[in-house]
Amino acid sequence: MTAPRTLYDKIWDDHVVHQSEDGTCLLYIDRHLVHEVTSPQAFEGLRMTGRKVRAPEKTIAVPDHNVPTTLGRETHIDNEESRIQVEALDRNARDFGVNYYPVTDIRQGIVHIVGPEQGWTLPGMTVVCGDSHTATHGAFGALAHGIGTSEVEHVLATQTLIQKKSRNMKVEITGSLRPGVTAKDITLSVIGATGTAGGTGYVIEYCGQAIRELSMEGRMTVCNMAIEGGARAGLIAPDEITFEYVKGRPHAPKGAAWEAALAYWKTLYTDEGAHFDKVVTIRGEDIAPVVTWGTSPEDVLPITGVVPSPDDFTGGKVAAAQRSLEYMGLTPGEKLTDIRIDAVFIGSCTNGRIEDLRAAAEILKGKKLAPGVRGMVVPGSGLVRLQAEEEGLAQIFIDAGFEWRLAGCSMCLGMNPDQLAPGERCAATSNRNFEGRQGRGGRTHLMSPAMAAAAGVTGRLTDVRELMAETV
Ligand SMILES: CC(C)[C@H](C(=O)O)[C@@H](O)C(=O)O
Ligand code: SF4
Repeated sequence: MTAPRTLYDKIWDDHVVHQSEDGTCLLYIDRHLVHEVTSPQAFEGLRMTGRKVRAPEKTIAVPDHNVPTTLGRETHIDNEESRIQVEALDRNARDFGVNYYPVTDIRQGIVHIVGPEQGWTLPGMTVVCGDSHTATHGAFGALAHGIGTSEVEHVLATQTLIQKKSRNMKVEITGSLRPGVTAKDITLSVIGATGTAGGTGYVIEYCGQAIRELSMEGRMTVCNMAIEGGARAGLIAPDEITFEYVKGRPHAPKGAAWEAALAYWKTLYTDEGAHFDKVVTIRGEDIAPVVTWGTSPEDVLPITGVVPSPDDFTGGKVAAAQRSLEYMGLTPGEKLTDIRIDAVFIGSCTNGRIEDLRAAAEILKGKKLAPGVRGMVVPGSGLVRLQAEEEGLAQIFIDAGFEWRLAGCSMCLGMNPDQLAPGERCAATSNRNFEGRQGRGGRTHLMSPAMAAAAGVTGRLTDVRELMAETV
């Protein structure tokens, strides 16, 4: 009998091509996702050494970070740096013959939304991308993490990656979530509890009833932010919900290949008695709708709370809190629900999927953005956009006064025209809130799509449960 193994151990073992004396391994990579920001030098490296992409059929490229989200972007991008990167991806994808979804393709979108949507991401795979939020794909029980540009070149050339194994960490969410509480509240609450370094050196497996009860969309939201908690990757064991989501997707296996894959996928779980180096348990019932108040994703509080004081912290965190409060323009003791906002951003690879848009639309139905608040909804892919239009969600957003945009990273980060003005305060469904993330001087409060929609309606941070009570 072999020793009990974790899900991470199993996927790792199945991908080791070579192990050195010091434990460093060469891992086989099943899927390599590529975007325009971290790939130009990697392709250039191949060109200079006359090499090809080793497995173009396993390489998927899509522009997302730099692309504007307004019409006309197919023919013109104002910002020169952005234009150069998007054009380079265009040329590289074609020259090297990799799978490619340009902005003219309805399937274009944020790389971490496109991969799962097209069935490129499958259970048990190793998935890498020159992007930290590659952790998203772990929701399928795939070992997925970000890599640097030199590693992008290595994977392009060899379809392998040099890695040292991380340690195993278990995050269990027991019981069920209460009404108004979502996957985003889970993932933010975990980071609130463990800190942004709590997962450093680990691969996290999320488990427990509340995780099992999440849809694939919700599981992707949870794993997406594993990196914000410091972890190398996040994983969720595949189950019927996973198989149901994957089945029939364009690049999912079909027929006999599907049956064979399914039989393998069903072995992908942590064995009874397998060892975890660190365990965190949170009761699902204890998780409230949360928001961030500061400039780190760990600055999380239930929406019923008040802005903390630097005195509430110890050590280096006192000065950090002081600085955060200054940057965020907040006063200790102020009720979170009294914080007025200027903008709402619904989108990103954390919360730009159809279910996220449904959750926001549910709150916004028949309502309007508060006077003076601007709102933007940016679907995670062209297909999410299309589906939202077909379901009537787009109209709800438009009627509420939101801008209905084309797919891309958009206001998640200040790399394209969608940015906050200095001092502007935003209720955002994205995953990072550091200084300037959404534009220089912009102030970001992270939260779930339903909470962001609620904030849009009242013009201040809002407990979504109040608006839900109104609709029942
Ligand atoms: C630009 C890219 C390298 C970056 C990342 O790695 O995550 C971006 O996607 C982000 O979210 O900050
Ligand atoms: S949506 Fe945001 S977090 Fe996701 S890949 Fe784009 S910039 Fe990074």
